[in-house]
Amino acid sequence: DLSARAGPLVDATFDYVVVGGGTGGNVVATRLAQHGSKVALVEAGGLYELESVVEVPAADVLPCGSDPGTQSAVDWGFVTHGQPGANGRSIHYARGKCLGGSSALNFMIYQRPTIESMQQWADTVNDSSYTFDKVLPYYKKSVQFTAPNTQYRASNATAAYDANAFESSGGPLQVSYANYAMPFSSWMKLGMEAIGIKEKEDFNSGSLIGAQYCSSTIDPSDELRSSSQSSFLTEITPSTLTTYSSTLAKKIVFNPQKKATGVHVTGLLGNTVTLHASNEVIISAGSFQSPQLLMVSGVGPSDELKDHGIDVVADLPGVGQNMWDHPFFAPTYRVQVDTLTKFASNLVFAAESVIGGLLEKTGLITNPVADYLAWEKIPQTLRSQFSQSSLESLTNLPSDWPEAEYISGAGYIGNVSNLLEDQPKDGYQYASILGVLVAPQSRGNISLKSADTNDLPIINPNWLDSTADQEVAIAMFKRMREAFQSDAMAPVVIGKEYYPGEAVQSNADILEFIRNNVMTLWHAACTCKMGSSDDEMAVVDSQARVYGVQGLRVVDASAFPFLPPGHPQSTVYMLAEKISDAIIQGL
Ligand SMILES: Cc1cc2nc3c(=O)[nH]c(=O)nc-3n(C[C@H](O)[C@H](O)[C@H](O)COP(=O)(O)OP(=O)(O)OC[C@H]3O[C@@H](n4cnc5c(N)ncnc54)[C@H](O)[C@@H]3O)c2cc1C
Repeated sequence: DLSARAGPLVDATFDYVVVGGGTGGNVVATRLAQHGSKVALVEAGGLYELESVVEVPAADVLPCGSDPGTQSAVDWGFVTHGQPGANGRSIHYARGKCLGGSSALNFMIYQRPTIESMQQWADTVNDSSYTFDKVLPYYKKSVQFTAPNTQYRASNATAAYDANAFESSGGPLQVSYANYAMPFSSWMKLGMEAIGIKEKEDFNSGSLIGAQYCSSTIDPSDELRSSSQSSFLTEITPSTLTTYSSTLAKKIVFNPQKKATGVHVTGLLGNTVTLHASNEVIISAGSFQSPQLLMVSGVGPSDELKDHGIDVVADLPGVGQNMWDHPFFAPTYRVQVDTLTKFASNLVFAAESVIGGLLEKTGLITNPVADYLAWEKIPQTLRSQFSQSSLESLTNLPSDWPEAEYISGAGYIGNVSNLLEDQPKDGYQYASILGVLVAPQSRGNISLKSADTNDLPIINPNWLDSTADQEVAIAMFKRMREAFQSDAMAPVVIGKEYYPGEAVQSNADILEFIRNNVMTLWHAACTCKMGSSDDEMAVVDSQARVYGVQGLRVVDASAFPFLPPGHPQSTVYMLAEKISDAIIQGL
């Protein structure tokens, strides 16, 4: 019972104060409290189950459109304005404002990075405890795995998996497979095979090149979302954890020796108090607001801090810089299988799906819509058209780090303005493949609007800024077209390409289509990047301790040194488990 552990908003002292009850923060707060420490968890939002439908897997498509009007009650409402790579469009960037954070809004895809990308992490931060083998126990620690339910899933939608990837795990976060596989995915599988991407057994043991039905953070007992809130906060309830929801962190307090001693926070009624930390303050406010909170508290690029009249505690030029993200775009075809389009346009089908999902725990609404993934390096025929500078930047990547990810999207995607309302209402079914840049070379940044956390920081993802990203994106578009137009997919595809359509042929036209439709996959990371002490842009060391001050760590996606290939939630959980362990061990 979370409310029983909510604290009245008065000055108080704890061993640790954790800011941000999101994906990473809930793990850290719970693990430290489980170990007997007195912990305060400060979260700006409340319980998401009270305010939204995103517990139901298929409802993940509702609140994340590029149109700011799709924003849910548990979203901060970030909008990036005038992105040059998106032809100047303004785009809503969903971020969870609730206990659970973005794990309450995400698409539930669960998979892990590659062996060589984790070796690169270890090398970059000069700490061999980040190799894949060494972090694997921390990936396992958070999760409870349940194999696909073959009683429900169609026989042509068998999801292969390697049980060893989850062996001896026993955490509260549920990882399983939707009882209903999207019918389009079995066709995408054939299309991927036709262009040379073969099915593989597993995406959780360190290699990704290949294709597969993915595992998802779905609770098999009710086919609903498993988030860091429903798992960590609800399942593990240490009495030494006090949760302050609807409470905004305003500023980290430092003593004259530059040790973080607490946090100023404001409650719903506007009263500000100090939560003191005898040991440490841990910031887990996400990739946009962890750098913001550091900056308003005096830790960041000194010029920017001075512009806002903020006294500099530590001049760290990397705070808010180095933002990685995974942008995507999606061509669409008419298809002969049931998709989200039918759900959006056929009331009877929609009602049947909802009733079936609730009563029988199967059917379309129990599927998070994106359930089949494929990864590759761009093949030589297309690669040979890349410029020399693009080839050089891509060769710096390890051999097992894919450049392209293709995700099944059983519906019309367009510019993602509103995934439900935008479905065509002409009686046809539509399906797309999302092409995602998973080795992006463009970097964005976060800057302050004001010195007050009440004002959202300014986000600049800078998608498609680099020539390499543009060239890879064009090649990905051609690969997706090749798959859709393969003999293998011919039985399911109706007619010619629906969107953007056959008229789009030249590289310039393809890039224009991409710019007009590009959207984030919501993977913002690395804005307080981890790095070794000789990297002046590093913000935290390999134990997530902020350079230049004492008693302060950042533990969330912002602390990644770079964004490893794939979907980041597994790595946020891993990092939070690993750093919690380090804190408990006195590191
Ligand atoms: C729509 C969407 C789809 C996604 N799909 C996937 C997917 O399928 N698979 C995957 O692996 N990843 C996915 N992601 C990304 C993944 O969910 C995030 O990378 C991850 O959840 C980030 O965790 P975090 O701890 O860094 O931040 P968050 O989980 O966002 O937590 C930050 C928390 O800090 C709180 N906070 C911020 N500022 C303050 C403040 N000043 N005071 C108090 N509290 C504050 C926020 O309210 C929030 O609860 C998706 C994300 C979104 C939004």
